[in-house]
Amino acid sequence: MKNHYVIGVDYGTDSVRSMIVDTHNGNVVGSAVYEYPRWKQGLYCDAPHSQFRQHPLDYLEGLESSITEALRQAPAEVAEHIIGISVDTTGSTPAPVDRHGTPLALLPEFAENPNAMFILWKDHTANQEAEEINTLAHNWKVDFTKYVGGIYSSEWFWAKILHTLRVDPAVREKAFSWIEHCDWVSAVLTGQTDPLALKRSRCAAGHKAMWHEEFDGLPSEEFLTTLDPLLRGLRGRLYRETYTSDQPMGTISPEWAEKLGISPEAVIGVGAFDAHMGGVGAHIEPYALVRVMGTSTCDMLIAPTDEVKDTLVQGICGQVDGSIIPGMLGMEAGQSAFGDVYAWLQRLVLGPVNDLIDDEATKKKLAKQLIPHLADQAAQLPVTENDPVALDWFNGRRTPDANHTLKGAMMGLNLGSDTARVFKALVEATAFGAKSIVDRFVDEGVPIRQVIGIGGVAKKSPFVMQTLADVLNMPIKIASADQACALGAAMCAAVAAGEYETMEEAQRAMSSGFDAVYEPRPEQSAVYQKLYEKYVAFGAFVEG
Ligand SMILES: Nc1ncnc2c1ncn2[C@@H]1O[C@H](COP(=O)(O)OP(=O)(O)O)[C@@H](O)[C@H]1O
Ligand SMILES: O=C(CO)[C@@H](O)[C@@H](O)COP(=O)(O)O
Repeated sequence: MKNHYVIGVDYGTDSVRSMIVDTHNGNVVGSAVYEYPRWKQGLYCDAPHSQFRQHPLDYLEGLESSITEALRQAPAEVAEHIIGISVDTTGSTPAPVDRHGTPLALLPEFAENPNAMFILWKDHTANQEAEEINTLAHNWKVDFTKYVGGIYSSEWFWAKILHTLRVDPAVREKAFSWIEHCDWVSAVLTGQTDPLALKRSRCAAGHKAMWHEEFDGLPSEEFLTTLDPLLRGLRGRLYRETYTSDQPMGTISPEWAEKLGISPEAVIGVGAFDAHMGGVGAHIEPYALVRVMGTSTCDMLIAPTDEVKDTLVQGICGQVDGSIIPGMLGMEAGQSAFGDVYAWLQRLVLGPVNDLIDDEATKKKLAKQLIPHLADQAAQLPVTENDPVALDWFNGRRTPDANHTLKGAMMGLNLGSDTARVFKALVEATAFGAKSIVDRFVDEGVPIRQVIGIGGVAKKSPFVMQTLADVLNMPIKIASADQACALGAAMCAAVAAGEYETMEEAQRAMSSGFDAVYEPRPEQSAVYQKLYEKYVAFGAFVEG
């Protein structure tokens, strides 16, 4: 049998990675990462005001560079046997586009305008608009937030659009439509970016734009114009239909086939969010919670639609038919900061140290070793009921019950609270945040039968994973795949290209299994139940 290969392209917050995978056995034959250069310089962002924008050129350059480099690593015959490419990205990360589907920042007059760029998932400039959406939705004839957990977030599509239309008349004037990052890159690869014709992702639409069959698609024109007349007509310039990631979006354009040096027959799959394709790559199955643990977390769960029936899980990021695996209800929850909380402590400790030393090699060494060093120290500390307790809301709270105005906090400090103890409290805070998500699913009638970890922190930190297992009082399996999201995208590409009929078949053939299990330790778990009660009480106090 002839070998076939697919490419999974995974756009994370800081970088894009492309992975070339053998469709028969999931073997990786080439892989490359490209860090966004403009983003790395901090361009177009204003962190104190939670403004995080990414330039479309970072994405385009990264697409070409990462695929070309991955192909260079692979045996020469691989390129002509690429049968499909699928793309996952962060989300909701939308951009305004013109009539041709070109993000406005690619037009000369908007090239340096942050409002004309992709508004990254963690941009919280639209808190006010999210609040207005919630107030109106909860007093409307039908609650359009009911399939997205009952609370609309400032990290999502409509809040970001409304905010931009309000603050930037030039963008408002020029924007014909809006597009999610995952839809745009996939469309670019096909060469057909017409916003009225391209196939939009079910995952992005259902989880972030309040799209649902029951509403005949997006929220009604009446709802949107009542929210703000600036939204008039936009619904008609977006979409009615949505597509799952087993579907082809089209065939690669001759231009991109030539640029990448691959077969002009390669199929481009419909895109989706990174965490959802990560769920596919981690071999998600019903009632397994796949936690993508990196900068933030995304918690993915699938359940047979007929078993969930009318259950609406409150306070999560949505339940959408087919958003992860077609035919299953896909549910998403998550934490807006996870590894980012540890990164904050690293900056706090190393910021002034770096100011005072000149030696670049020492700076690099400290940056690499600080968190693992603190983890080693923290692992030696006893877990007691008197330990300090922290809240993990450093970037607001995504779930349960989105509230991005919330902030982190810590209580119970004394003069003996050294850096390791503070680090331990922060790790526990991120684990408590995870427990509140698990508890919410269970309380709402959705059982969680196993927990699977993927993402950078799951791979890099045994201390964090052991703490999480203790706090959840559940074993945690770590998927072997180094890049589960890219692998999931490759599996989606194999299905979209017709190599497999279903995602499940692709998962069985291409999955790389699990390589570690963290078992909960009963003694620590018992203390953590007490500390968790303190976390809940402290959270209620801070939230007011
Ligand atoms: N050894 C470590 N222990 C715990 N956290 C770590 C460690 N190394 C890196 N991190 C955290 O991992 C996060 C990055 O995760 P990663 O999955 O690589 O990226 P992304 O979320 O962008 O996909 C950062 O927030 C960083 O603080
Ligand atoms: O929110 C979602 C998906 O719904 C993610 O794209 C977002 O958390 C970004 O994840 P990363 O940690 O950058 O991989």
